[in-house]
Amino acid sequence: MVSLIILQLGVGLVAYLLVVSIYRLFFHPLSHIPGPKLAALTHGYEFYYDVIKKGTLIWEIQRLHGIYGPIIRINPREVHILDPEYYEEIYASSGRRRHKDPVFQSQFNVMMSSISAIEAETHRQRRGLLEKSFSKRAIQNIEAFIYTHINRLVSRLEEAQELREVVRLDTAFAALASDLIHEYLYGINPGNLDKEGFNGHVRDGINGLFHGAHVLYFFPALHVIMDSIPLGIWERLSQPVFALLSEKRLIYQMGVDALEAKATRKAVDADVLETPGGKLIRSLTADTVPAHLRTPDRLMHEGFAIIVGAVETQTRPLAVAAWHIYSREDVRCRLREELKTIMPNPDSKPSWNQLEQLPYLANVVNESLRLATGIAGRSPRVAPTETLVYKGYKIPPGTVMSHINYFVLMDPTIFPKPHEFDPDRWSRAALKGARLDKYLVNFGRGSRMCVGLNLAYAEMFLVIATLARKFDMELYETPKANIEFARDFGTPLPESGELNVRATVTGVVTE
Ligand code: HEM
Repeated sequence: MVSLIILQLGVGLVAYLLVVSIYRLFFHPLSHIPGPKLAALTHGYEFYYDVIKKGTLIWEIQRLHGIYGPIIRINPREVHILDPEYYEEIYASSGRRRHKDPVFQSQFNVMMSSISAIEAETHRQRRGLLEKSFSKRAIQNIEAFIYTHINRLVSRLEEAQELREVVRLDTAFAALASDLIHEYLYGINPGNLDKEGFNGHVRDGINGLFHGAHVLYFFPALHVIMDSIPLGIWERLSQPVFALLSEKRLIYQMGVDALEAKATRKAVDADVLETPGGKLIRSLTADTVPAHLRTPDRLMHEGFAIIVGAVETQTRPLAVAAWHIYSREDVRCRLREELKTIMPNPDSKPSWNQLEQLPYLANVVNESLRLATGIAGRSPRVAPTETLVYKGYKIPPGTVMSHINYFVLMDPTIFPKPHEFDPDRWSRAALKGARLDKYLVNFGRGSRMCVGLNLAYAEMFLVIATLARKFDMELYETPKANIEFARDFGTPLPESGELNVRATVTGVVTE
């Protein structure tokens, strides 16, 4: 009897798989899109490259484009297009609605944040609460605040020179970005820059999420399991999960504290309201914000998304810039000479606006961003009502579509010898009337492009100018492989280990 039931179940399963397979291959709305049959049949294709072969689907997608052309079906429900000129069709601006894919978003477990909002309308409402705090004017107004954090970094580098210590620059940049965004968001500076080793494990929680991102994409229910197991047990079982959950609980608590403080506060002085510390949480909890967006869970989701969005993304281009500046004397000398024109002494504090006018510095910033990539993998969009057409292929409404940023940033027809750090390529192109910045897609494009872009640029300009003007450094046991993109774990990772740039401070410039 039991064996008969098993047999019937087995036959049922085989029949089901057969029907699904026939549908996906011959009747699915994407059945006309080129690509390997196996990828059209099953998500197992993706699983193999991203989970088993650890973040390498990106290279498989590149290989498949070489065989099948610029439009391919990379899984049963998603189309990937490799064409920089089509990028802004996928990542369109607000005139054309772009949803996100719930399956893709669930891996991050911050569904109440702006970045994870599925419908375009929900997104617009949540993003609207962030935009004012990240406008160009708002960031220009907090330059002195940004410099107070950079000053801590400068002091630590001066100490390192006196003690002849080796410094982990990437960790130092992560500490800077983390202190800054925590204080801007919650008014609390965790002081990572002052701690030993720049409190290197500040990134463990976020990196834990990145390392688990592919597995969580396939098994989002793991978040529920993770959340239901007490923290003390995780401390013994897995340090990355422990760090991730601890960070989230801390952020939750800071949201709760902000709501309580607001409820008990009678009146707040206007100058307190103007201080950068806690500016974001004040706007996220203001009376004008609809009540359903002021709950502790929602604040935790937004806060965590902002912190994840602001730390590793910022660390990598700074580390890439430092690696090139301190391994290329020609770059360092030109940069310093140019900086001297507006920084008469090494401690001058030029504004972001002044720094932006320096052409070579601007080229170094662009080239560092380009080679750093930003978000490593795909960030799909869905056009809910529009039928898109690419080279005669119809992409029906509701289709999940993506274009990986790295492929635009490294396109040899736009950026010849794309792996080379060549700041002058930006001015050479400008002289010919070409606009390379159109292809600098690190921050995405359209209605959902990075809301923290101005903060990111201000940090890039201010930090690079400060370091290049004031410090001489020598890289310490840091081959180029340490900054290269070999695996996609949400953030680009090298072939083995993490991003890792170490240096010794060999001199502090005094004039
Ligand atoms: C160089 C540094 C950075 C890079 C390369 C970068 C890249 C990106 C990209 C590609 C997106 C779009 C994601 C998507 O398509 O789903 C994004 C969104 C976002 N980024 Fe950044 N980012 C950087 C720095 C920052 C900083 C400093 C913040 C600080 C708050 C930030 C906060 C956000 C947020 C909140 C979103 C979601 C925007 C929305 O919901 O519309 N990012 N970022």
